[in-house]
Amino acid sequence: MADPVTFLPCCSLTALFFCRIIKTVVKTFKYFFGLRFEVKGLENFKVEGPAIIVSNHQSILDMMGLMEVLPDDCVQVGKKELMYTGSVGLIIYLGGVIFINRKSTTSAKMVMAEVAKTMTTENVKVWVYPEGTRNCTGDLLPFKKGAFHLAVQAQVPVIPVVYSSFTTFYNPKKNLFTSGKIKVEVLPPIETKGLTSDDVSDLTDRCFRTMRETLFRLSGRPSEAKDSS
Ligand SMILES: CCCCCCCCCCCCCCC(=O)SCCNC(=O)CCNC(=O)[C@H](O)C(C)(C)COP(=O)(O)OP(=O)(O)OC[C@H]1O[C@@H](n2cnc3c(N)ncnc32)[C@H](O)[C@@H]1OP(=O)(O)O
Ligand SMILES: CCCCCCCC/C=C\CCCCCCCC(=O)OC[C@@H](O)COP(=O)(O)O
Repeated sequence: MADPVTFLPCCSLTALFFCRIIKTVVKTFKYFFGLRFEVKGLENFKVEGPAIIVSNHQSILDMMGLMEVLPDDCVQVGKKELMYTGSVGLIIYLGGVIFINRKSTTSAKMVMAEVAKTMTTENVKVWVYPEGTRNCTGDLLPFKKGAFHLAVQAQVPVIPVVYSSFTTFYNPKKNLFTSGKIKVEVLPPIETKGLTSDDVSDLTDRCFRTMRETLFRLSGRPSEAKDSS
């Protein structure tokens, strides 16, 4: 049986309130961890109406990077297991996170279809990690298609956001965690008006290529992006 839809609209006062608190608190963490963020392209978030924001996902440190740029009217898609992490789960639930069951494509698709309807009526942006899991290899995993189906169903633009690789200062396997700089680039929106489900694969590939190229450039590996495109 499909999971119940667990979507708390961000426009609710509770979600807005919790989003603000979470953002303010998490934005202070960078000082304790010795991390600096260099952000470019924030103006690309200023699209009229809703949008799907897609970004690379390297580690839990991304939560700090998320809060550096997160627009006020934006909710995130997360795996449903996060809901059962005690007080953190409760806080992010109240913050408006949309929980999906990654193990059931049918259930995840149902939630996404509901979100496609709600995001336009509520005028919110939705942040998705299209790799679908954490990946700290310095490259991107192949993208899942959910975010792009969502964008096409709602006929809203996709805004890619890329964080430079953490590999030079963060590697849990080697117990490496030093101070470092994270470059963040918000890329220009990619329009989806007039696209249909037949165009989702091309849209996914286009975003993947653009984000991979940007990831390598921001991380100082420009030639590899050209080699493997
Ligand atoms: C002190 C407290 C401080 C708190 C601070 C923090 C607050 C913020 C919290 C932020 C939370 C962040 C959490 C991050 C995560 O949890 S990342 C992990 C979860 N997220 C995702 O998985 C999103 C990306 N995944 C997807 O979009 C997937 O596509 C998914 C919908 C889950 C389906 O998975 P899967 O089956 O593995 O993927 P495929 O892409 O291969 O799809 C299979 C076929 O189905 C088609 N498809 C997919 N989606 C749809 C759709 N919506 N509608 C129609 N069809 C769909 C897809 O095209 C594939 O078919 P074809 O191969 O194309 O035929
Ligand atoms: C050692 C570094 C510690 C740094 C702490 C940074 C600040 C973190 C801020 C708040 C903590 C609670 C955040 C809960 C959200 C967790 C998001 C996350 O990264 O989930 C993992 C999920 O996407 C994919 O899971 P898998 O990779 O498939 O399993």
